[in-house]
Amino acid sequence: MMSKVLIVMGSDSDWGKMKDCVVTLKDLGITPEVKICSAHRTPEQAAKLSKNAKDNGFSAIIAAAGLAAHLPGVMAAFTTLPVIGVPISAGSLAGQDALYSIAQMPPGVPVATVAIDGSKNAAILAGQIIAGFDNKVAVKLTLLKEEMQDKVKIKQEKLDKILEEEL
Ligand SMILES: Nc1c(C(=O)O)ncn1[C@@H]1O[C@H](COP(=O)(O)O)[C@@H](O)[C@H]1O
Repeated sequence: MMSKVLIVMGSDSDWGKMKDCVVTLKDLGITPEVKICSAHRTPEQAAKLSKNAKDNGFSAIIAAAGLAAHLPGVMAAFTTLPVIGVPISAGSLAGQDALYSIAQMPPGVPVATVAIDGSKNAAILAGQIIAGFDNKVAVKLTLLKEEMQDKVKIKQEKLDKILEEEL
């Protein structure tokens, strides 16, 4: 059976920034389940999703929100699963409000925070957590790293050519 990750986002307006997360999880062979859910607007649903996540077979939770982003912290309050927070750029502070709200958790309730709109890294980090017990995911992550190295190698070769021929 494939490992599963629960993705919650505060609003459907966050979806454009979260699509890459879903694509990356699927590329890693992880099943994503996506729910719109808010600590402010649907607090009971947020608590329920988090409390039940482990029993429902999820290995990690990715929580994305913009503005005063309390959702990741509230999800972390109700579970022992690792919670990864994605600050979304929304509103006049362009995601800095969400970044601080997500990263500055009090001792005892950590949320692993990625960059503003860094939803791809949230997926890779969830993959790295899962790779500890799911070897299929570990293999895919190794391939991902090799692909990155190959891409940089090609860029270096192009640059070397320019340096040699044009300068
Ligand atoms: N930060 C939160 C929470 C929460 O933390 O519970 N719920 C919604 N939101 C955020 O409000 C922004 C605007 O939402 P709307 O576009 O629905 O007005 C979104 O970025 C959402 O994540």
